[in-house]
Amino acid sequence: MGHPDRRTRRQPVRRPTTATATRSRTRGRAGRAAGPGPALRRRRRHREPGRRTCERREARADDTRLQQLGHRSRRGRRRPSGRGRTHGGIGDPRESRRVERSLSKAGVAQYERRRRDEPMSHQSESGFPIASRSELGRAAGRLVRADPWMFVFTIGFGTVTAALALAPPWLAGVVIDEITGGASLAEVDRYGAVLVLLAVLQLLISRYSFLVTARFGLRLSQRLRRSIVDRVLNLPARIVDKADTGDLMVRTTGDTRRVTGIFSSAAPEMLVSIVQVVLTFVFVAVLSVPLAIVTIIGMLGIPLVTRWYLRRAAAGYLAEADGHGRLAESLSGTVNGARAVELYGLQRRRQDDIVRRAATARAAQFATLRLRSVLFPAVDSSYALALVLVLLAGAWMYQANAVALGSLIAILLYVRQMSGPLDVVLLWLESLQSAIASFARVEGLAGADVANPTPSTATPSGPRLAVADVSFAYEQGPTVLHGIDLEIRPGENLVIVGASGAGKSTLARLLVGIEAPTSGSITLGGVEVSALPLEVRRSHIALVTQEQHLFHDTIRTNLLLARPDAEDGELHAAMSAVGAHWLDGLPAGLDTIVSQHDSLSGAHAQQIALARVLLSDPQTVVLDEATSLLTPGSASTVERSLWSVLEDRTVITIAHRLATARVADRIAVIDGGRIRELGNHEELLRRRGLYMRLWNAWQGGPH
Ligand SMILES: Nc1ncnc2c1ncn2[C@@H]1O[C@H](COP(=O)(O)OP(=O)(O)OP(=O)(O)O)[C@@H](O)[C@H]1O
Repeated sequence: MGHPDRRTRRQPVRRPTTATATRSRTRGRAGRAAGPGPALRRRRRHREPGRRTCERREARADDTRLQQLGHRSRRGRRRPSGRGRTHGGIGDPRESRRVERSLSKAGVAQYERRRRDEPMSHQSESGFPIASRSELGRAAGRLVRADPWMFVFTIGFGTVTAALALAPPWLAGVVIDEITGGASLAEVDRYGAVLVLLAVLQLLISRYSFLVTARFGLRLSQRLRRSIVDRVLNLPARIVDKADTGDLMVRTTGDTRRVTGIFSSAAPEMLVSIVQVVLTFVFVAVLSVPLAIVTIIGMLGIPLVTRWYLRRAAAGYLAEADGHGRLAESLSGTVNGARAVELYGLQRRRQDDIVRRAATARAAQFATLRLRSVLFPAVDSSYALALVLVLLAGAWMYQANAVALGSLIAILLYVRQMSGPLDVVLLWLESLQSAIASFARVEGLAGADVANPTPSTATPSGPRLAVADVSFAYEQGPTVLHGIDLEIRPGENLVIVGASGAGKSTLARLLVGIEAPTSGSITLGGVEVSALPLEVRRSHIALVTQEQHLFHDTIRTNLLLARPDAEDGELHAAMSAVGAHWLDGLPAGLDTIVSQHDSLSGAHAQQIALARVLLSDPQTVVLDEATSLLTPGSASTVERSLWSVLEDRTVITIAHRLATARVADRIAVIDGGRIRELGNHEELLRRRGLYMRLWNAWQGGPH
């Protein structure tokens, strides 16, 4: 029988790529009407306890899960991690149960809030929003409306296939009535021939139905994937910087895979199965209304237990996805920071953190497994109860001549057959719950940029950058910039200096519009920089920081990102302007393949990034420690050479090395989030203030 295993129900969404899974799914659709066989059901039950014991053993974790999944502060009651503590938590089954109960309560409360349709303000712990129920409904509606005919065909073919699957029990009943009524063998043979014909017809139509359904699902998931990629690429830098990269990765990989899996298989299959269930009830009611009512009474347990399950499952799957996101974040942080971990001896601390997060993820997974362990036995009992009740009531009605024997047998076959599509609906419901949680997280990315919902349509009238009475505080943090006033003249070389934490980088982020001022304004040619659409902003102002990304491709391709039509000569000129003379020594020259991890150093990557700026040639360039990885001598040379190449451009440099400041048009000295001094090198030295102290300290230090 082709029904996916209930326990591993969520895997089939990912499995159809394998030949076996495809075969199994095909068989599942073709033979769905008969429902899972008793042998398979028995096998499932036998497998469950062993796995459950294993899951239970794995799932025991310390009580920090409550803080993490119960939406309390992460910095709250964190206990010291350590071998004894962690093992103590894992080894205590009562503790594990308590955590799961609390998780369920917190989760159900959260799900109820979502059901009441809170606005998009809800956020996961990572900082990205989670879409509300009505937003999900609208998103799904948009996807279906984009392909209305495929939707109609899917439903149409599904209905015809379902109707054909209901014909054999009907005919079986008719044959029995005919035989008991004394029909001849030739008449019975005619019914047999009709049955064979119908079976062939069903085979052909169900094949087309399968193709149409699969095509509809694949088109839905393809459309969704495209919109997710667009959404991620358009996320503003301030959102990405603030958010947890692990969570973003899980949303764009695991969550997306789950949602597209559901769209490409479960959603269309469920639609067809729901049509089958409804039609089966109609057929039963046509044969005998009282027995249709008895069937409904026998199956009443199914909606009740399903409702109980669904109310808890949505929250459970949200917690599960959140737990995996946080685990991925810790793992990627540890791998990316492997050198720092080794240098500062952080191995034990990182291990403890990963173990704790893994335990949290397992506990969330286990909580959903426990829900399934209630749902499926209850549903099985309801099928059995419905069958027994129909048999008893049917026998009584038969004796009272209220129903024909053939009709009774047909109804019994229908009740038995109904478990097939119902099982499909119920089994997919579980995946659907997890997919809805994933869909909410994926759709939540659409609401990530709530700070700039209506970009300005005005065009900057010129390159003058004006900062007027700007103050700024990071979300829920203290004010880090206070009343900054600064007029930056077009073509000026301005250097910003100050102690660590003074607010230099924050000012740089404001100047390029990544952050918007809390009060005051920063305008470029009269237009608020942060309100400019991303593309317009990029064409006017470029920010180069110390972190640079090179794509795994040739140096040429990496450079051409800035100006696709640049000639090789221009690429070489840009590279030599930033002191990247090493390019001439490479055997493959511009065709050398680079990546983040190969032989090119961080300094080389910074030079490629600076060369890109020269090629893109924006009116204003902000360099925030863009030469930090170069040797002090070459950094000053590169910065000065950049200034001469970008002669008529505005260059704002955040500098730690004051050699750069010396030759700048003006220097702004920042201290405690305020501009304390402004002037050129000689003027500031004559003032004998903060700049002079910084200059003397720098001259005395190694540089
Ligand atoms: N993303 C952030 N969220 C909250 N506070 C931040 C964030 N980034 C910086 N800060 C705080 O803002 C203040 C100014 O930081 P900023 O990075 O702008 O200083 P800086 O002068 O560039 O320092 P450095 O030279 O060390 O980079 C500091 O107190 C810092 O802790």
